[in-house]
Amino acid sequence: MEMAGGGVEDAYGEDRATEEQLVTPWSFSVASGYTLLRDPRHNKGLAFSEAERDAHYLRGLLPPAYASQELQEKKIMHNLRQYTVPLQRYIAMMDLQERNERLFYKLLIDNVEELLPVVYTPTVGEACQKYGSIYRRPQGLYISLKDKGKILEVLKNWPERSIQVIVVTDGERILGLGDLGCQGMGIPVGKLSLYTALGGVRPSACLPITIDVGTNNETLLNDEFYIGLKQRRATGEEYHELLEEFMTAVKQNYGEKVLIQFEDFANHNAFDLLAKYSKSHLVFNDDIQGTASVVLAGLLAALKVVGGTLADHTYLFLGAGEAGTGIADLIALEMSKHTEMPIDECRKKIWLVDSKGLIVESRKESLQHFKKPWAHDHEPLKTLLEAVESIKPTVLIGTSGVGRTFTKEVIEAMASFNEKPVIFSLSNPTSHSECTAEEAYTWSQGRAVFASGSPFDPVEYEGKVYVPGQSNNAYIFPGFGLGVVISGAIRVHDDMLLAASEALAEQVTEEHFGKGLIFPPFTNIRGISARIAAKVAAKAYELGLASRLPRPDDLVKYAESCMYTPAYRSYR
Ligand SMILES: O=C([O-])CC(=O)C(=O)O
Ligand SMILES: [Mg+2]
Repeated sequence: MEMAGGGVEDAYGEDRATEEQLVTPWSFSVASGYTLLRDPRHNKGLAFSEAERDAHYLRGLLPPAYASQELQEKKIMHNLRQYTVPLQRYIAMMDLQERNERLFYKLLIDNVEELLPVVYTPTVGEACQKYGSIYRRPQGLYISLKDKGKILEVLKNWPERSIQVIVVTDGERILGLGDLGCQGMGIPVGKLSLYTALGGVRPSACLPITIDVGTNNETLLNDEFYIGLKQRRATGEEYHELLEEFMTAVKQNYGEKVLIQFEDFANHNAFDLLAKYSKSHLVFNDDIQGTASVVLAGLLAALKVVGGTLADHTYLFLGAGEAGTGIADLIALEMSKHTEMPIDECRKKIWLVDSKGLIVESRKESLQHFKKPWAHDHEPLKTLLEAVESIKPTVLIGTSGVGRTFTKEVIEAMASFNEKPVIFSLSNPTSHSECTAEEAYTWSQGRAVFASGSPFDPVEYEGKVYVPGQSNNAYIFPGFGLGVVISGAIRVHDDMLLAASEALAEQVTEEHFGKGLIFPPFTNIRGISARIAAKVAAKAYELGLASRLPRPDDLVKYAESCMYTPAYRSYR
């Protein structure tokens, strides 16, 4: 939010003439001594110089040695590698974030391929399941049914005022793990750490939020360590009233230009919330739009390997929820832009299977609204295998949340009529992946163009090494969000998603294709994010949605110059 130049804007109500509004008496002071060492934002461990130790009352509070940030990084990486249990690594990383924020981000940025599976999928999934037991200190902001009528006050308890990105969940569909209630907090926390590490949004501008409306997870309701409300989920009016109060309070408190990312809501709320609030707020649903954008990028890149245009292919999805229909929509949109075929015609190239079988015309009446556009003319089919055999797709995409559903028969069928079958098994975490990388390559005799939502190690098959791509929205949302923030966009438009997809697909080089990769490695993700941000921002300007004026000439340079860097700062 813009600072109150001239004292006109007073979102916190501290300076206005009337006095009915309660204010939070925040005070800020310069940290020194013991307090400075315990302030994660400013702590530098043993990297305080002699002069800083003098000036900030640190003498004696630290051992005499000096250790540079690089040396600290080396030590912590060494320690982390000693842990064999992934959850121990997760806890160690969370402790580091609590203790020394810049070192945490330095580690994450410099070792992104190694640490992504720790702070993100798959380990973050396990962390959410056990969140109550491993809970040490609160992270993020909790808003529960108990706070009804007071959400604005709750927001004001958060110590930061200029928030640029909020990631919010209600915990009802955490990855493919289902309802984890309040313990879903691990997800917004993890997503926002990627906003900073991968997208360069400042940590202080990021706000993770969990809305606790109860949980229907019996295990958690009976768990003495559960951290949330022990009641069944509020639904209907009660749910929507709380969400409405939240959305209104966010806009009131942070203004129009805060990006609100919906994460891991259940299908029955996700589509409606997105449709409702995209008219009045800057909202983005990561599971619908972020996943769609990354998969479209993967497909655009895959076309260079398998040949043809988007419209030349036939797509079959297992799973018709947020990811499945979101991806299908974006493929159809891109197809229609490039062929001038009406969108309805484009949709006919895309088929979806849900838990009841192939989605067909005769089922239309009983389908949830987001599935209806995909009900095409076909005889009813019950299983995925039947659908594969009948539709003969060139591209098979799993978004069902259910593991091991791409069976040997399914993959072999794909490989029987495709020279290079495109197979994406996107469900998270790894245990819910529709198939493993090894299965995809082995069952297709090494011919599959494969990507997965959670990471798999390279696979050796008949003497050749295959490197699977990770088709995860983590490629998109950090750069997308950065583009939104730097352009001051006030709404998200589908064309901005297409711009992000195209920007990502452009980053895949001949060298990557040579290794069988259809996504660039994460090692270079900050450079990639800057390019995605630039294209997204350019689109926002083109659409008249950008408020940061004048438009910078070189948006890539501008995006890079805006990015947070984790190097320690010198203190006077
Ligand atoms: O978090 C991830 O890895 C991707 C994602 O959004 C999900 O699976 O819900
Ligand atoms: Mg998600």
